[in-house]
Amino acid sequence: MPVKGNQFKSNTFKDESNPKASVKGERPLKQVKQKVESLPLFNLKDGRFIKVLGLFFLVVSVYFLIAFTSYLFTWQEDQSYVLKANGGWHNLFKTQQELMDNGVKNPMVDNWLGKFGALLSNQFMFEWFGIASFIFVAVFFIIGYRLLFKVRLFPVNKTLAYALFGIIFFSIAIGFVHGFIIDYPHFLEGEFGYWTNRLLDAQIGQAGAAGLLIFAAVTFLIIAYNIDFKLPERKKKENNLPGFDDVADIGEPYIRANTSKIPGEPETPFTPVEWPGRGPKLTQEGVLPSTRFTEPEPEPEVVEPKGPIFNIEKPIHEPLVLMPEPSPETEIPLTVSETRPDSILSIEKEDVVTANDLVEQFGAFDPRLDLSSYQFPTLDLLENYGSHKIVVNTEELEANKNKIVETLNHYNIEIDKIKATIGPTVTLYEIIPAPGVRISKIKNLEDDIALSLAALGIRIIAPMPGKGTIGIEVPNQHPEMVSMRSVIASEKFQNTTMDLPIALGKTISNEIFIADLAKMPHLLVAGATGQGKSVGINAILVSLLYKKHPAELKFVLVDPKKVELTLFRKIERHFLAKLPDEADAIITDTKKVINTLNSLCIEMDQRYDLLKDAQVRNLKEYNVKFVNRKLLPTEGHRFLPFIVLIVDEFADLMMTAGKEVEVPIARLAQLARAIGIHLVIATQRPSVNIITGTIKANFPARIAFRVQSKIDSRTILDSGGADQLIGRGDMLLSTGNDLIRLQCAFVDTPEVDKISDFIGAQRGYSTAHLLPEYVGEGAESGPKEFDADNRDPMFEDAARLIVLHQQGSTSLIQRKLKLGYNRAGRIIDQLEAAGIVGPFEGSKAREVLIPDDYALEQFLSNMDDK
Ligand SMILES: Nc1ncnc2c1ncn2[C@@H]1O[C@H](COP(=O)(O)OP(=O)(O)OP(=O)(O)O)[C@@H](O)[C@H]1O
Repeated sequence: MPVKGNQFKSNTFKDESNPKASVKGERPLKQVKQKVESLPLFNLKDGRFIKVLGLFFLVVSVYFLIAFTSYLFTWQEDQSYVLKANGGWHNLFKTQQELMDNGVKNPMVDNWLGKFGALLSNQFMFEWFGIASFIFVAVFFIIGYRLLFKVRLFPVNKTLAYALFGIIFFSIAIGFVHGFIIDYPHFLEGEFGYWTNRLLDAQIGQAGAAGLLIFAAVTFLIIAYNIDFKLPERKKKENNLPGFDDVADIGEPYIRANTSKIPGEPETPFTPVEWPGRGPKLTQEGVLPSTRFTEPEPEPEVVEPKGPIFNIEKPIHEPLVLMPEPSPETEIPLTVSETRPDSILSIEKEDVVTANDLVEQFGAFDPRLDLSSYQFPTLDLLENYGSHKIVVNTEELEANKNKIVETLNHYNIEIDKIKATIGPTVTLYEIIPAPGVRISKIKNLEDDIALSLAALGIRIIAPMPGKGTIGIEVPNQHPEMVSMRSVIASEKFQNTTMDLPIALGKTISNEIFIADLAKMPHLLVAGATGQGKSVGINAILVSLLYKKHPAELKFVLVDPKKVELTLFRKIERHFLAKLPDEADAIITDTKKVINTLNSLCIEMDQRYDLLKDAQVRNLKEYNVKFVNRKLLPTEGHRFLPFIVLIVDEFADLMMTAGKEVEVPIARLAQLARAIGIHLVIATQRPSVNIITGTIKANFPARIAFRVQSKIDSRTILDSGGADQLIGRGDMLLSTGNDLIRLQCAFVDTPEVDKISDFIGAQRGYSTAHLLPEYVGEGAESGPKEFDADNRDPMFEDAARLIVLHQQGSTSLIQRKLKLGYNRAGRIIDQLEAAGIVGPFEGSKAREVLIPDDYALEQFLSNMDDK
């Protein structure tokens, strides 16, 4: 099933009005609402407007059809009414008496659609294009159908171009015939056809006009159908020309024709060779393959219409049943140099044409189409916490400022200026010290300032990065809660173009902070218990759920505590991924976590293979190519959703499984960024044996909620500060260079529950997204015995493929032989046991132990003999 229900539909006019926007909002929402909801009827991209327009076109097409058809029968009766001389369109609003006075013999029109129908048909058929006007009916119908049902009967551009040509051509052609037939109603060609013919007749005569019409018709056929004027019999005839041997063998014409000399004939009769079929393929050197391979079944790819381009780059050893050996004295080098560039050129063109044609025919691939009715969660599922007003009064600000100045003065530190920025939980006082004051001196006074302000959670940033100031963060007496709703509703979030936007909360200058997980590309979250870690994880999940369609994102949820992520169980068939034979999509068991992590590594390897095959560098480019149908499902390609692995309580896993968990996590963290697998790992215990050097090195983005000690803070962030936080979602985000203090957005469990319910109640996929199967080490250990009798029927094919490509990869077998991953995995194990490929080498393909086809054929026949 190459394009799964995506063949006939296109998403160009998909209703993009976002359900998220349909929420009655509070003040911060206003702007968003205005943007999304304003004038829905007249917003061109609004689905409803498009549908109404589609319906209108359909009605018009039916109206034209009835009016025109009626005109064919009633034109004579209505002639006096519609005639320009008798008033034409002005007659539409005239009374019968007025009409009679104007000379209209029959004031009652007979057209089935009344006066308007009669006038309209007369205009189109009599005054304009004659019966070619019926083409308008088809055009309006195609456009209307496309807009209303989103089904493309014909590409609109083509329809318009062909229709324009058809109307002009038929009108003139019918007018031309009119010249020979006297008794012929004028409306058949219309005024346009009639006058154009008169003009052509006067300028180039009837013969000229006929020639012009034929030329136009043939040009049209060439442009529309690319008809070929190559005479297929030509080659055969050439063989019979004097100078050719009349005893040409099968296959030999290619060679003989080349060596024969016909005066004035270019020596390239190689061109007529049928490349796109099952015919012989040139090997890389351009030499015809030898007769040695006599596989009855050609490989499927060979017959692909655009196949030959692959055949040039990767000669396939089994393309035909019987090919003659080229005779040694033929001038093959000449043939090759003339043939190959041509072939490559024409084939590349074909390749592009195929993708474009597919897009023309079926529209771009729409990954969302399977769940096209999916509704994004609405804003009203989220609660509105807090007042959104900052409640730091001037007295508090003034008092704090005075205390800071006082304390610093006490230590003989002079200040030039002080400035306050109020955030949701803390206020930042920026100080410009007098010249000559040492920064370290202020830094050392952290505790003293805290004491004098009688406040916890004071953090001193000296100097402020990028500013020539020193920052002192002082907690507000009445911290403001940042609700998830206010962040999600923000214009910044609604309009973001990030791949994986996560709304983390607000900065201390009260700005919404959104980060792109795809760029991070992984995130480590740490913090002592009760400081807001789970809320943080929920905020990440919720932001992604509000922005991504189930087709574009899958979560792998690991929850050793068994309680934190259970709420997401309901969205299993929409957003979760799991191992094929797993009952539960949320993984709580350590052993299963190990299998899942290894399975993700396999998925990663497969994705890298796919990327390599598609010659792209990352998931985004790959998906763009896939959507544009340049990568075909028949060749093993698929739309790749982002996968976000979330591990709540990583410490637990490290304690029980250690290296078994660390190794795949580190591998994924190192390699998975390009192929859209992103990790979010949370831990309560930020000790060095849990956040190891390897893990840390691969997680440049880290979030620290409040921790117990400076050491813990250093373990997470490589600097202090997290120990000075005030808890309840107060956090520091380190992105490698910067350290940003944020107030995490708050989302409560009932809200998460409602969101999961909202999504879970909608139609989902039949199962969770299935990850590749991973067979744990315990299951198959020890050297594998090879049992030649029990080998897979595709064993030999797979062996040939592997040897031909010199690449021992399961996914190569899977793609080329169109097998499931498990079977391909079994075959590769058998190939290993037989000694054709080496052992598993992690991310690298296995080593191929047999150098070429010849050695392989011998190896296989020896195996059969045994
Ligand atoms: N962003 C926030 N804004 C306001 N309050 C918060 C925020 N995050 C957490 N809190 C408060 O802190 C409490 C504990 O948060 P949370 O459950 O996320 O802690 P935790 O670090 O996950 O704890 P544990 O590790 O024990 O699960 C919440 O119930 C809530 O009252």
